[in-house]
Amino acid sequence: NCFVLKLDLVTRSKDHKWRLQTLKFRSKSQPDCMEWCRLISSKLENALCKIGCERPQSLLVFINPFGGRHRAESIYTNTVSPIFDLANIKQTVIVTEYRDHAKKFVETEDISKYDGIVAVGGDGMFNEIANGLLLRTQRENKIPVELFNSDCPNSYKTPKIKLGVIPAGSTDCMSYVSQGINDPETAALHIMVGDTHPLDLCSLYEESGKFIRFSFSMTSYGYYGNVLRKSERLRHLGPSRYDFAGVQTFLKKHVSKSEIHFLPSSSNSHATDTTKCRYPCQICSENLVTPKIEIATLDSRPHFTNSISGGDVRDLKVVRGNYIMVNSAMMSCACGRSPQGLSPSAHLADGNMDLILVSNCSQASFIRYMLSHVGGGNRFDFPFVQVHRVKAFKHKVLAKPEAIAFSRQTSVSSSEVTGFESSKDPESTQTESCWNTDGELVESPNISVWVHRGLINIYARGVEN
Ligand SMILES: Nc1ncnc2c1ncn2[C@@H]1O[C@H](COP(=O)(O)OP(=O)(O)OP(=O)(O)O)[C@@H](O)[C@H]1O
Repeated sequence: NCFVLKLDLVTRSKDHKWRLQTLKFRSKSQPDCMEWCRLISSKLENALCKIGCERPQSLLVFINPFGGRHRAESIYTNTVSPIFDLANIKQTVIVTEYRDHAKKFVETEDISKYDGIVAVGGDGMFNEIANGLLLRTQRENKIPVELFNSDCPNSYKTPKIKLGVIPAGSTDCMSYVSQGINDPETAALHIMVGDTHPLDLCSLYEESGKFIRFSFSMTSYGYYGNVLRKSERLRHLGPSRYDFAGVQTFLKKHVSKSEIHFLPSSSNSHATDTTKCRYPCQICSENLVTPKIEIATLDSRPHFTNSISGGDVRDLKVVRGNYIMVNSAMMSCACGRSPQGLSPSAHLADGNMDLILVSNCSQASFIRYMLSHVGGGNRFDFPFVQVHRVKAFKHKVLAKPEAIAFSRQTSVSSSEVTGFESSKDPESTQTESCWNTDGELVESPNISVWVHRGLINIYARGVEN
């Protein structure tokens, strides 16, 4: 008679992939096998505890059957569920039947028995679940969210439940940025070992102060907004819809005359830094406790009057210009199409976002700028691109653009109007664009955006070197 002790290990493979490996030990004694099993299990739990990992015991899983290449269900059944079963993780699985199904469920049903919620889909699914969970948490803690609250613009409550994503979407930015790859097995293993990392989110408000949604990656007006609008009509093409919509949008250039108010970050880091957010990231773990918010009522501009952690209304900057894109990146926004992302040195949890203003330029220059995202070039080294690391910003489309005298000055100082020369480009159109926030459309052009540091916790550790 021979008894076998089976040990399943997580090993690192190349390109940030994690793989499961099985070792088998044979013994003639069953009690020996049992004792080894007990010892290894308890050592393992202690080791995981020490590095801040807590294995989930019960997960709520939402599968979007229509995300990406429509393979979410098979990915879950063939790759993910067997890994969770190995770790004795109980799974409640819901295949979504309509847009916002997961959000509604998370907002209204009893989810207290779950340690984590997992989206099997793309960034849109993750955003939906994060929004549902955050709205529920604020409601349970009596924190107003529906209208911008000038008394606590930055004090939303962090949910106890962690969120994970199994990449099965078109872009899968969340997986790329938090794990370095969009690989379902790797993502399942990060969840299984109970990895954890805080994640900054931002909240978006209409001009009236009405809450729109929370967002975790990119919020972009102009080019990317128009690409999303077009791509939604081409969903039947799968992930390649973004390429078609991208070319169509490029051919019909949109330039908006906008005014942007922003509160610069007080951190020493900058969007042009060469250091990146890598595990273990010191910048993300520095002073993670949310600093106290001070209220200043120096200014009467609606819902942009408050000083926020480390910033003050006196630091408020104002820029005006003709922009092809106004982008804000909460994270690098790396993905398969852009391995370094929109802002390569942005962090997962430093309490800042990078505001990238792409002024009107020739189409050849715009192509060069876009191509810099595909390769490793410096995407901020263009005279028509400005980047600021900020805590909040407000965007307003100017009603009478011709009334503004634009200068060529590019530096900004408090309440100073600067920008690029007014465009006389006949190709540019002045119809209103829209926002693309985590792949979701927001039609109101005039919005304000605030960062909330480490507002949720995710099953990830950041990209390993
Ligand atoms: N059953 C469903 N029918 C229609 N839409 C759905 C359904 N389930 C979820 N959705 C919506 O589909 C949208 C897109 O889903 P998802 O993010 O999973 O895929 P994707 O857009 O292909 O990928 P990515 O967001 O990474 O580009 C989400 O906003 C989600 O709200």
